[in-house]
Amino acid sequence: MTTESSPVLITRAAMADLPTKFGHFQIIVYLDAEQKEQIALTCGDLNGSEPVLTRLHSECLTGDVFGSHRCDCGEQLAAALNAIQQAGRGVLLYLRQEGRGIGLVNKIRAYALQQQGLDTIDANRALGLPIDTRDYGVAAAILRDLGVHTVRLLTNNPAKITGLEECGITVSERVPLQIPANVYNALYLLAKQLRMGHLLDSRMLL
Ligand SMILES: Nc1nc2c(ncn2[C@@H]2O[C@H](COP(=O)(O)OP(=O)(O)OP(=O)(O)O)[C@@H](O)[C@H]2O)c(=O)[nH]1
Ligand SMILES: [Zn+2]
Repeated sequence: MTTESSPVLITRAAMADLPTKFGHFQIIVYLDAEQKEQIALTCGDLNGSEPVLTRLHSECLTGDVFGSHRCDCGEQLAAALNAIQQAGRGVLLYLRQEGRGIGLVNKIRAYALQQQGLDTIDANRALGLPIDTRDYGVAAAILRDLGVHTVRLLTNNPAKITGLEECGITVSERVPLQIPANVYNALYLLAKQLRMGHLLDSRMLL
C-alpha cells in the first residue's frame, strides 16, 4: 500500500508479530522514497481519538546495538519500548537518521573530534556538516498510514515536536524521556541542554 496523504511517499513492505523482552509488538517495515527501510513497532489498537504514546527514535548504531555510553540512545530506546508496553497502546518509529542525519562515518569522525575536546555541535561544524539534518516527513507519513494523527511524544527535544507538527501531526503532550547521565555522556547531555535547547532536568546531569 502506498500512502499519498502528504508529499512524502512511503510503502508498507512487510509486517509480522514481534515478541520481544519488552512485550509483544507488531513490526511493520516501510520503504521510503529513497528505498530506506523505516520501521514501526506498534502495540495495541491505534485507532480512536485518544492521543497515542509515540516515540520517534533516530537510529544510533553505537548506542542502540553496542550499548555505547557516549550517548543516551540505547537506554532511551529500552525505556520507550517499556513505556509503550506499560501503556498497552503506542508506537515506536525507528527512523534511519543515524548521527542526526549525517550518517555513521561522519558521526564517528565527530566522535574522534569530541575525544580531542570539541562538543557535539562544534565537532559537526569542524567537519563542515550541519548540526541536525533530520526532518520528520517520513515519520508523519507512517503515523498517518497507521491512523495516528495526535500523539503524546516521548522526547526531550523541542525541535522534534515542532518538526513533527510542521508535517501535520498534532503533539498533544510531551512525555519526558530522560536517562541519568554517566561519566561518558555527561558533557554531551550538557551540550544538548545548553546549546540545542533539550529539555533536560539538571538534577539528572552529573
Ligand atoms: N552527529 C552526531 N550525532 C550524534 C551524536 N551523538 C548521538 N548522535 C545521534 O543523534 C541522534 C539522537 O539524537 P538526540 O539529539 O540524542 O536525541 P533526539 O532523538 O533528538 O531527542 P530525544 O527525543 O530527546 O531523544 C541519533 O541519530 C544518534 O546517532 C554526536 O555526538 N554527533
Ligand atoms: Zn546515540
